[in-house]
Formats: sequence, C-alpha cells, structure tokens
Amino acid sequence: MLPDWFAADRHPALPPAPLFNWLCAEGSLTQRLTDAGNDDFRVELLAQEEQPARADEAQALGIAAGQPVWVRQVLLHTDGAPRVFARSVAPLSALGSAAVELNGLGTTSLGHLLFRNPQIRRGPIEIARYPAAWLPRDFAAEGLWARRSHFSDGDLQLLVCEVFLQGWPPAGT
Ligand SMILES: C=C(O[C@@H]1C=C(C(=O)O)C=C[C@H]1O)C(=O)O
Repeated sequence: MLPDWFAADRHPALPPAPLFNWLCAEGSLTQRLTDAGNDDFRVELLAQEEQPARADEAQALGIAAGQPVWVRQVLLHTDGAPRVFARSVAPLSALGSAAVELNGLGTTSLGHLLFRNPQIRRGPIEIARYPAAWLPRDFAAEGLWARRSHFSDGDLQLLVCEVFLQGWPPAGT
C-alpha cells in the first residue's frame, strides 16, 4: 500500500488538532521538538545510503521509480524517547553543492542545513497515513500520520518525509 498524499488542508479525514498543527507547522521540526523536550533532542542515524526510489518518492521527485537515490533515515528523539521517524530522499544528481555536507551530517540535524540557507526553499506540505511496513520494526503501527515536503535551491532536490510516532505530540503542545 502506497501513502495517499494530500495537500495538508485537503486530506479527507484530518487528524486531531494537536497532531494536525504539528503536521502543518512550517518551521524547523528540529527546533519544535527541541522546544518540546527536556534539552534532550537528538538525532539517531539509522541509515544513510543509496536505495531504489519508492514509487511515491519518484513521482514527487520527477524521476523513474526504482532509480537509485540518496536516502537518509533517522529517528528524532526528544522528551526521553524517539518521537519522529524521518526519511529524506534525493536524486544522486540533485545533491547540489550540499553533497559533501549532506554526506557528512552524521547525527547533526538535517534541519540545521536546510533552515540556515535562505537559498533553500520549501514546497507545500502534504500529509498521509504512513505504511507500517516502511517504519522501523520497533515503531511500526498502522495509521501513523506523516508529512512530506520538497526542499530545493535549484540544484538540490530533497524530499523530506517525517512520521509522527505513537503518542506524539502530547496534548497541549
Ligand atoms: C527538516 C528538518 O530536519 C529534521 C532532521 C532530519 C535529519 O537529521 O535527517 C530529518 C528530518 C527533519 O525532521 C527539520 O528540522 O525541520
């Protein structure tokens, strides 16, 4: 099953308000997770490698499904636990001048790179339920909500997908 991506305000079955607010928030998710934690935000790098582009990623990036792409998968921890799974994907030919920095990120948040460079523009946020099979086994659950958006500076073409794990956000954040 492929996620059915909709423009955030067009999804036929919107999630509860606090989650919808997080899904649509324009700023850095790193910053918002940091603010919501106990000074314990961290990035856990799960994988950074070439993989074949999934059909929905290929469609969003305008490339052929299965084409090798740069993939980075992380868990974002805050308030004592992993709260977001993120998968960022870029065509190998579209890493642009950020290639060295992207490949050297390690456990530094991708957000620091994306939000400090005014040349990098973010496209509209889309939301969908995320397939459990695409999540790390320990966090796999049906029906979790995800958002994705496209970051570009002309050369760089990066699709960032963020999945909110069970129980996040807490009420009132
Ligand atoms: C795009 C951002 O960067 C975050 C950090 C990521 C990473 O380090 O791989 C991936 C997705 C984002 O949630 C952000 O902070 O908004």
